[in-house]
Amino acid sequence: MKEDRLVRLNLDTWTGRILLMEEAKKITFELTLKQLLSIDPSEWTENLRKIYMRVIEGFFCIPNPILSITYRRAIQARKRVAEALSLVVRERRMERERGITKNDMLAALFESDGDGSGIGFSDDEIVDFLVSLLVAGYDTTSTTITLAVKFLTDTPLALAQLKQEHDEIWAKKTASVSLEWEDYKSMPFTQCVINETLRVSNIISGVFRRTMTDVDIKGYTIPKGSKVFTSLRAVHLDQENFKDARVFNPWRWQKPLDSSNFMPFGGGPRRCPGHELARVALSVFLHHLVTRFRYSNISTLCIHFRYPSYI
Ligand code: HEM
Repeated sequence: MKEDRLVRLNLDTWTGRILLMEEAKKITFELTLKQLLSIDPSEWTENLRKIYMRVIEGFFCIPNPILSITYRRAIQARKRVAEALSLVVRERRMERERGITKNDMLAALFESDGDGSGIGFSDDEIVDFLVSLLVAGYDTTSTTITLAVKFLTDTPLALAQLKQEHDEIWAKKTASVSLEWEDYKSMPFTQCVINETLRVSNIISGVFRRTMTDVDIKGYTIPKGSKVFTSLRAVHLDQENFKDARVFNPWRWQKPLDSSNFMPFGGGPRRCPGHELARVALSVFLHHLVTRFRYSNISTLCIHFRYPSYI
């Protein structure tokens, strides 16, 4: 698995004290670039990430270029990221014309017929899509990685059980053999930990939808055409759906649960297309963390989130 090598490379550089959230962001960015464009980590990718972080900062400020310097910087950074990606896309198109193909998202976008007109996507459309994918997968996955480690650190029994699962996988391998898809599929308790992290911490607190017809719900009618915010967090933290809903309890996932009460990746045709990539990144990261490191939390700081909360 590509993810395995990249996570290993990153964790190999860890010595002494690390800032987990920062490391998780770096890993997530590298994994996403690898999936999208087959680009390996380098000075170029790290520089791109630094520019890109300014784009992300722009999401959390007043969206007005006159009032906010952060917003102005974000717009400039977005342009620079798009320019860098445009060069990659152009080069890859030329390679493709010479018969060189790769197995990644960009190759799939080149092959795609777009809207079915037979024309396919233009380079600008592809770049725009790539920037959106980088945004969608970056803070979500890296925050979930960080929170999973936090919950595990606070729940030693869960950490011990997770470690046992990964030690068993590790015992079947030598240090140089990477994780395979079958290994990923044999991590049932890890998936319980991931589900529970997503449920309790719920990075995306909800999704917007527009009603296509009048909707009757609990004695109220939401008229056709209304914009509705559906709070995933409200469902995930409802005591009626999950006993002791605010407690991190990965074992609850060992019994079948009503899947309609669990939608960390949204639902329907707009469901998050990166859900499996996020799960793989988390699983591979946790595997290497618990098999190769012993760690303790040396920070007493609270985690403060930049995200607005809807409930
Ligand atoms: C833990 C990590 C992640 C979480 C919790 C998450 C969650 C979500 C949620 C709730 C939505 C809205 C879905 C809906 O409207 O029904 C969404 C959409 C989306 N996500 Fe993720 N996501 C994660 C990781 C990723 C990754 C790694 C990628 C790709 C690299 C990605 C790409 C997208 C895209 C492109 C959309 C928009 C889909 C559309 O509107 O059709 N996400 N995600």
